[in-house]
Amino acid sequence: MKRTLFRTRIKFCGMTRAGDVRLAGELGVDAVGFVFAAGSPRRVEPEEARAMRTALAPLVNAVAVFRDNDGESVREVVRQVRPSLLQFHGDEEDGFCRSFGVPYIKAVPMHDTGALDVIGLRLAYPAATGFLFDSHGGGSEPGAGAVFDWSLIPPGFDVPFFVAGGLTPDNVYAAALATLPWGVDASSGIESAPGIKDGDRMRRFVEEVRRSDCHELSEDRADDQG
Ligand SMILES: O=C(O)c1ccccc1N[C@@H]1O[C@H](COP(=O)(O)O)[C@@H](O)[C@H]1O
Repeated sequence: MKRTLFRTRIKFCGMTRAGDVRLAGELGVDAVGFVFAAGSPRRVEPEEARAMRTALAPLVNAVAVFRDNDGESVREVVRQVRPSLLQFHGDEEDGFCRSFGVPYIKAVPMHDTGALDVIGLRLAYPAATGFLFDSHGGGSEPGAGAVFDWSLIPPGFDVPFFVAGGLTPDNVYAAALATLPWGVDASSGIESAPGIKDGDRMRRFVEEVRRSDCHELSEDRADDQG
């Protein structure tokens, strides 16, 4: 993809406070995530997410994040929170992910994986609207702030994908230029404590993504992207 007029989407995940949701919208973020995964320090109840949803600015998406939740708990979130996108972070299969009638993205563990099996991934998740490459796996928890080797993402991957895992205001510029993703996703890197977002880090993160969008790639790099 040519870099001309490129706009990297931004998702801020693990919201637990309405004020953080409001600020994300004011900063021009595309989506906020609510985590319903057991064991996460950012986990919220469907009722809490529904209340925070009222702080969402127009055209900002609500994403519901799961990790091996049972079908009934996903349905309850869909009913109460009305997310526009589901994010599955566990061992869920395509049939399960697509069964809720809401578009979904599948998180792909990039910890110690070696080269990515792009064809296998697309065959395994034909209904996914995109993928999210994160540093979890091999005992590493999602949302723990670890970074993976961005060069494992093959250039020219032609399905929308997000890069996640340990992104901060200090490394997101490099991550965006190294991978040219559809979007970037951050949780711990914009926090002062788990679930507590830091306004200054949120603002700096957005500024750095926009700075990368304005960066002109060399002709060679742009051609690599198809
Ligand atoms: O944030 C969590 O606690 C979490 C728990 C279970 C599944 C996903 C979770 N968050 C996702 O983890 C990645 C990376 O987070 P970080 O920036 O490294 O802290 C991100 O996609 C969140 O959506």
